[in-house]
Parts: sequence; C-alpha cells; structure tokens
Amino acid sequence: MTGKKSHFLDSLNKVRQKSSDRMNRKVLAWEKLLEICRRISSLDLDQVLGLILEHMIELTGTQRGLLMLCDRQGGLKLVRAANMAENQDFHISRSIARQAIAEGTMMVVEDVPTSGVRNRHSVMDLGLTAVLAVPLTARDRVIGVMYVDTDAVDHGLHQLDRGLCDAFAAQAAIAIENAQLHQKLKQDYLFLKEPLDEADRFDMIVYQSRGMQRVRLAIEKVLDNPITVLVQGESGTGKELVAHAIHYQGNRKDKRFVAQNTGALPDTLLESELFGHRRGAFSGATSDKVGLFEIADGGTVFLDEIGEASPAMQVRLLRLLETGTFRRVGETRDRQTDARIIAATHRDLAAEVKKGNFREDLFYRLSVFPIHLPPLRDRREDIPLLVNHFVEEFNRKLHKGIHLIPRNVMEMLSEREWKGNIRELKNFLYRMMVLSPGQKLLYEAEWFEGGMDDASEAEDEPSETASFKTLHEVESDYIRYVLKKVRGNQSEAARILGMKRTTLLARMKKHGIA
Ligand SMILES: Nc1ncnc2c1ncn2[C@@H]1O[C@H](COP(=O)(O)OP(=O)(O)OP(=O)(O)O)[C@@H](O)[C@H]1O
Repeated sequence: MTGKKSHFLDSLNKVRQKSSDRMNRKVLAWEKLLEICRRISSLDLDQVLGLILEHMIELTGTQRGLLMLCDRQGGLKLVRAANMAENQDFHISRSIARQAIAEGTMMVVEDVPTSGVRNRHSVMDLGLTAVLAVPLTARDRVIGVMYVDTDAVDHGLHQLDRGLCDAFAAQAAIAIENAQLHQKLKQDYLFLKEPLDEADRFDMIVYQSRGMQRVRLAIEKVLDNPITVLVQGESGTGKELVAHAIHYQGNRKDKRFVAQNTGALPDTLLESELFGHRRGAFSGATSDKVGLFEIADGGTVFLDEIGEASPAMQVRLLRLLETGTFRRVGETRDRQTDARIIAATHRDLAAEVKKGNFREDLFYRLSVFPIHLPPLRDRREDIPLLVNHFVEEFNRKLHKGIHLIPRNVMEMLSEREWKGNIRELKNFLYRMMVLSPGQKLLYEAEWFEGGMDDASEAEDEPSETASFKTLHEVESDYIRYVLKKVRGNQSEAARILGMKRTTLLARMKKHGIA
C-alpha cells in the first residue's frame, strides 16, 4: 500500500470514528432526554417545575435558571428560580424571556460580551457570558418561558443541540399543563366533595352528657321504624344532625334524604318544591317537576322549621300524613309516597297549638315520636369534646395543623353563653382557627368585635344619603355579598351567615340568586 493511500484510509477512519462518536453522543443525549421526560411527567406541579429547571440547566451546560409562566393578564410570573441569589436583578432575563415569547422561538446568546443584546449593562453587571431563553408552548399556546444563563467562559451553549432543547421544552410544557390541570381538578374535587362531607356527618354526633345519651337512645329506637319524628330544640342544637343520623344509620340509608325549610319559601313555591307540579300549572311552570316527596320515596323528607308552615300548607301536610298520598300542583290524580317524615322546630309547638298558631291534629300526627335536644348551656360537659371534634374537622378543611388548645381557651369556650348553641360554637371556632397563625388555638377578643355576623367589611355600605332599604332587600344584598366573598362556596357562606346550607339555598331561591 502506498503512503498516500494509507494516509487517505487513516483520515477516512478518523472521520468515521468522529461521526460515530457524534452519533453516539446524540443517541445518548436523546436517551437522556427520554429519561428526563419520564421523570418530569409527575402530577405534582411543584415537583414538575423544580425538575424541569434542574434538567434544563444540566441539558444546556449552564449554571442558573428561571421558570416563568404567563398569567391570565398576559404578564409573566416567576414560578421557580435555581441558583439565583434572591436580590439578583432579573432585568436581562426578563427582556430576553419576553423576546422569546413574543417571537415564539428560542433566543441564544452564546457570547454576551461580543453580542448586541439589549440591556447589556445589566448582563455585564452580572458578569454573564451566555444566556438562553426557550418558550414553553403547549397546544399552540405559549404558556411560559425557561431561562438559563452562566458566567463561565466554557459553557454548554457553544454546543447547544437546538432540536434536543426544543423537544425538551415541548415535553416540559405538556408536563406543566398536565400538572396544572391535575391541581385544578383536585381543587374542584375538594370543592364538590364538600356537600358529601356534610352527608357524612350522620355518625358524628359528639356528646357525653346525660341529656344527649337520652337523645342517642331515642334515635336507636326509630332507626328501622318508619314512624314520623318531631325533633325539637333551640336553633343550632343539632336537629338536622339528628335527622341525618336517623336516616343514614337506619334501613333507609340507600334512598334519598332531602331537606326543606318550611318557613323560607312562599307557599306556592314551597308547594311545588314538596309535591311537584304539572307543566303549565302556573305561569313559569314550563315543564313537569318532581317534588321532594317523590324524590325521597323510600327515603326521608326532613321538614325544617315546621312551626313556620302556613295554615294552607299545614292542611296539605296533614293530608299527606293521614293518607300517604299527595297531588302535584295542577294535577287531579293522587300519588303515593313512602317517604318518612322527620320534622323539626325551634318553637314549643304545643304552646303554638294553644295559641291557635298551629293545627292540633297536625301536631299530634307529627309528634308521634318526639325528640328534644337540650340547649348547649344545659350540657356544657359536651363542649370540650365538641371543640376537639371541630378543631380536627377545620384542620382538615383549612389545611391547618392546630394541635394545642390552651387550658384558658378551653375554659373560656366552656363558659361562654352560646345563645346560638353548637352552630355558634362551631362558627366561633372556625374564626379562631382561621386567625390563629401557628399550632396553638388562640383567642383575641377583638376578632369578635361586632359579633359573629359582622358585615362591617361590606363593600356596599349604604351612604348617609342613601334611601332606606327593606329588610328583604338587605337580606338579599347581604347574601349576595357573602357569596361573593367566599367565591360562591355555599357551605362556607351558610356557615358565615349562621344558617344551614339548605336554608341558604331556599333563601337564594327566594331572592332569585342564581
Ligand atoms: N352533637 C354534635 N356533634 C357534632 N356536631 C354537631 C352536634 N350538634 C350540632 N352539630 C353541628 O352544629 C351545626 C348545627 O347543627 P344543626 O344544623 O343540625 O342544628 P339545627 O338545630 O338543625 O339548627 P337550626 O335550628 O338552625 O335549623 C352543624 O354543623 C352540626 O353538624
């Protein structure tokens, strides 16, 4: 072989070797990318953001980085930084990042000192040698930008594999979107789950007092018996809770439990709610409606505030109790229902009968099995148990970790008046839990200045010159105000307003609040 020929073959082998090395490096890099993509496909947003930034720095051979996401107003929000001092000026990074977003393409500055990047002073001040900004695009929409830079002379941006970087950015954007979606679904689920939690309350009657032991025994007796029950007790003593317990612990638990506040709706609406109506029965009845007594066939209808039922409604309820039949509004045929009725009132119904405000025959029908709930002042020994129970419940709901209830706080809670009974105690604790910053349950008198239903923060406070509003309007405005404050969360609004969710729903309906 001539010298020339062997030299040629040597060179050829070298070229082959080089290209095979390059090929191997490329394969390795893509394999690594695949591995990274697998790792960032977690559903924990915080973890995803951290991993993306960490891998971006590694992949590009740089030193520090930022991850910014677009917000709804079109601004950029810094969501993650790596290896950046807190007080560092992000001027340059922001301008390059914005440019990458505006142009929808990556911006690479391999050699800062010789390039003409804008805001060069700040880059120079930071002593940067190279910067890179890559837009994050998911489903044709730029959702943010990854930014990395370095002050090293020897850095990875000289050999940047743009294809690899683009592929990583595409995967990162999808991972972020998925994790964001997952986070939102989780929040929605918690929000939707709230009413279910309320339905779970049935086995959570907390007590130790003699009075409540008697109530418990009474509940046991009627669990599997369709007998009508009348629960009496002051407001907030747990009447609906008892109705829940009877339904969910008894043999009707697989059928529906529905609650209706008898005093919150005008008669016509209440009638249609309870018994249903035929299409065209009255103006606005555009379709047939099934009433609660049909919905809860085989289950339970809880009639709250039965003492407020109008004389006409009392007649209709009496007929239902006597015959087990009812008619939808606008219909002439009778329908049967096997719904068990549990009625409740804070009034002394016997006294109302004597005063002529309540039908005697209906009273006897309803009070076949009366249960009386003692006010909280007559069972103070239940208070520490209730406090612990609600603290645990709110720890879960508010994601707090309050585990210490100082003795003086418990004493104060045990001695207070609690005119609104357990509901008031529960609302009081809710406010304490929200305002206590650490692990200890705190009490500051000023948190309760203005009472529990304080509306002093109301945005629509009437001005001196404003004309007076009717009570109806004030109630409507206040319900709207509270709902707005809690972003439509009805359970929370009901808690703040000191009423049950079902009562709130009835009032919202009455005021035409969607
Ligand atoms: N013994 C108890 N154990 C645990 N929670 C209770 C107890 N009693 C009442 N509660 C809670 O207190 C709140 C008020 O109870 P509930 O709504 O049953 O009272 P109520 O007597 O029906 O009120 P109202 O008279 O206003 O209709 C609810 O959140 C309920 O879960």
